[in-house]
Amino acid sequence: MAAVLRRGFRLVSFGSSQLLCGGCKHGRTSSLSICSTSSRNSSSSSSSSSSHVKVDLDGSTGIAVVKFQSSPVNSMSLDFLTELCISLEKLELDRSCRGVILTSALPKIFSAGLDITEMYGKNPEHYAEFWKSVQEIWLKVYGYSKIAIAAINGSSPAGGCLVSMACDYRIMADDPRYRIGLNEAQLGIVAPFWFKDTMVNTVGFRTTELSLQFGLMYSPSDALKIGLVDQVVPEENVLSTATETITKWLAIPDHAREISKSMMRKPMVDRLLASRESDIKNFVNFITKDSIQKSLGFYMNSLKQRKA
Ligand SMILES: CCCCC/C=C\C/C=C\CCC/C=C/C(=O)SCCNC(=O)CCNC(=O)[C@H](O)C(C)(C)COP(=O)(O)OP(=O)(O)OC[C@H]1O[C@@H](n2cnc3c(N)ncnc32)[C@H](O)[C@@H]1OP(=O)(O)O
Repeated sequence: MAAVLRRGFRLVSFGSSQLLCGGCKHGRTSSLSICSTSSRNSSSSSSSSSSHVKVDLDGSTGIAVVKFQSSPVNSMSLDFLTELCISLEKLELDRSCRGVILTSALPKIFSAGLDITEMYGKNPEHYAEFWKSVQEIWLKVYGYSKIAIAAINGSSPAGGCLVSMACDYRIMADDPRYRIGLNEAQLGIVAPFWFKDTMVNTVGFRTTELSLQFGLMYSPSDALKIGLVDQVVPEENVLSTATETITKWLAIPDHAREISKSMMRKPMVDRLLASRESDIKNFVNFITKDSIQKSLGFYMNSLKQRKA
């Protein structure tokens, strides 16, 4: 697993502009199974599935639905992040795909965020590899050249919120039991600068300041009020609304949309690219502290006890 994700962003010429284009390099055989079908207008559609991610690409519309299917709560383990990154990379390289919808195949949960067990009781090398894969997924989604819409059909704490915020647009299910936000402080951990900056760019400085310090989690209606999500719709309409929405985005010429997106996001992507190694070091130093390990252990126990 050591060399699973070894890639940097590369710049691709597009007319006179340069666009961000990710490239997940993965040194293992993917367990993805793929089947293709021909649609009416002879564009091919395909489905692929791995243990954590299922992808359905409709070749006639150019829309791919990427479903998280990592039971029980879509927590983002190293394997989950790797598979998601590979799937998104493949779609980015596939000319028949113009946009992706990220959603969950599981009930009530979009994603429980980073898999806490990857950050607890392991060795520094493991933490470094895990953190690199977290950076990787953010770089991939935030710098994605195609349209990315989050169809948030369940709770989405911390890393789940980060991935949603990295998309171009967020639609959340209108269920008052669901929550979304960067709750790291509640776990006794700290969101790194690129989590923070992603939130600042989504909801503004003051709201982020309060959200991060309290580790606030928002109901769908509150998330809509602060702009953390763009639309709240009945749960059964989340995917159809995402499809309608992406269709509107598809009406914009790809090159103009891509260059505009790159213009907005490239500075942040570049900032992380320039400091990846120090960011990994910071994470490893932080997460290996006894006090932090203790907080995480305590939090995991509290999750289990809540159930009992
Ligand atoms: C200057 C200094 C700067 C330093 C900064 C440097 C570096 C940065 C350092 C650290 C940054 C880390 C960033 C972390 C980001 C994260 O994403 S942390 C994860 C946050 N996630 C959560 O808090 C969610 C916790 N889970 C829940 O709230 C609930 O589980 C739920 C998602 C709402 C689902 O509820 P429910 O359906 O009731 O399911 P259960 O609670 O029963 O859970 C089922 C089992 O799943 C386990 N689980 C839940 N979440 C996680 C998770 N995130 N990771 C691993 N496992 C999880 C849960 O324990 C249950 O397990 P068992 O069945 O009991 O075995």
